Amino acid sequence: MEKTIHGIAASSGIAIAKAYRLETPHLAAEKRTVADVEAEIARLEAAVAKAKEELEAIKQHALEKLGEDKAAIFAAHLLVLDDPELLNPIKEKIKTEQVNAEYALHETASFFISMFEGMDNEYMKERAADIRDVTKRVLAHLLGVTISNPSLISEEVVIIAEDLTPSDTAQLNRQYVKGFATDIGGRTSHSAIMARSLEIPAVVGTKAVTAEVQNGDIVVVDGLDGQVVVNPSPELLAHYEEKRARYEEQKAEWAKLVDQPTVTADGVHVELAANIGTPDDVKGALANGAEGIGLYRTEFLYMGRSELPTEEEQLAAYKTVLEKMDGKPVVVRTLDIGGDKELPYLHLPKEMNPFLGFRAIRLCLEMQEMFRTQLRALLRASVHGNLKIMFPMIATLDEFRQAKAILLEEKEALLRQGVPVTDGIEVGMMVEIPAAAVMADQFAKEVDFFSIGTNDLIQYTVAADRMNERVSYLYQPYNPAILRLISHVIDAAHREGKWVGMCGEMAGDPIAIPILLALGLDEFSMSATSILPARAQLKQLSKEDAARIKETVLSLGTAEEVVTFVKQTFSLA
Ligand SMILES: C=C(OP(=O)(O)O)C(=O)O
Ligand SMILES: [Mg+2]
Repeated sequence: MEKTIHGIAASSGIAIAKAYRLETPHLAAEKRTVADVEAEIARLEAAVAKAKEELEAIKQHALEKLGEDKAAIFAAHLLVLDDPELLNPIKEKIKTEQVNAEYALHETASFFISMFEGMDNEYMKERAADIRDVTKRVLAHLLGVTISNPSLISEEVVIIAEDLTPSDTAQLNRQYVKGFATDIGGRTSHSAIMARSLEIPAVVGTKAVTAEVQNGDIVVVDGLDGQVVVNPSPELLAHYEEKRARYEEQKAEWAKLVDQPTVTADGVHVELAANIGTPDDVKGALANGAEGIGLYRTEFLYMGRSELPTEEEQLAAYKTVLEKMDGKPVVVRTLDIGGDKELPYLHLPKEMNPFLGFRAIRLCLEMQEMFRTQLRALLRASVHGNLKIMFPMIATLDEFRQAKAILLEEKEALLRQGVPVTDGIEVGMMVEIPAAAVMADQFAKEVDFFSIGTNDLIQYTVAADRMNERVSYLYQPYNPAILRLISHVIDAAHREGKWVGMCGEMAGDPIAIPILLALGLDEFSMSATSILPARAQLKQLSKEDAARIKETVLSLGTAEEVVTFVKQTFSLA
């Protein structure tokens, strides 16, 4: 019978195929008393060793098929299996309670999983998912059960699962797997991110898809509107086939814009750049027509490992990005760790308010050796392309001056040693703290450019944690307070002849784009897959027409009024 299930649109597109249920075998971890605890510990160690072997193989597969950043997930899993803080308590439990390895593993892992999941922190929630994934693998080896292996699928299917673990997703073959739908997960869960980078339509967080779908059912995954339709009637199937065709047509239209500059209907050029996290992301950025990299989040170089990356390792990464971008601008942001982005090996004390705490430039100005290493790697990489450097989370002029002075010191030192460094590298800052936005006129005299980080600027302006669902109603990009700050920053920069970009999520939002054009934004930096739709939209807009709405938009009272006004003025759905 036809049924529609609602979920979260995690990756665009429409998939129609037979359902393939990815079964999670029941891995019972019943408690047993054991006489020989040493033999039990040996069983645990053997199972861990087998799991490691398997993970090495999956990591290699991911490296070849999906790239380094996806393989890093399995490197993180391997780290979990090497972590004495997880393994020792399991062994202790076996010894002191004389229990079987399965039970000790399950109990200990559950403790850590619920602890990490209970934290209001996306990074720690992901660590919980890692531990769950790894535990399942070890448990299967202890029980002699084979866990599913989606890489064996050999016909076109839509995968239906409670959740897709990172190891499941990394094994998906795009040729056969047309889409997937899961019971749990959100837009920023690993599986959703993987689906977007594989460009497989996906709907997550449906709560009910495994209960409602049987193997062989015909399933539509509508990754545009976040819906899953099971056994559609012929009429509904025809509707979705048409919707899929329209979307494919639209994609083909967008694809034509890949090598074109971004020019508005009245001939004004704005720059559309991509946000990237790793050198592997450059491929997707270029394939989607990025005119530059507007934000390279260097934190990922520091994550999923147990110590700081060396200067040489960093140099290699920065050089790769600059070379691949072949002279196009690349804005590299210096380390922005802290807040939601943790580095366990720095052993920083827990904070009451991590988003208001010791993070980003604050941490770099204090941990100067780490900061200087990154700056040297960047300066040395500068000769390989068009590098621009920006500092995150600048609150005061003094911080910007200090960071820039350290950069210049390192530059002078390198030049004295005869190491070539490009002259006149642009040095800018993120505007993501309201104090910096308000003082933009002062900053504009000293920076080469601004990049507005709305993800943080919004949360700090309305005082609503960007990760907290209970206050998410306050997280309003179109709140006139935010628009006035953005407008003030752009005007202040332009008065000093400086350019302004935006690298927060807002830059790729179809409702925000006409407003940002009206306010005079010069560069829009977004996730790669948003670039072509944004270019298509900007080609239809006239900057002169848009500029006429500036005053009206800034005089409105609420976010709702702004949205209604912009939708009406620009005929947006
Ligand atoms: C781009 C931003 O930085 P991040 O999302 O990495 O904090 C921002 O705050 O808008
Ligand atoms: Mg930020």
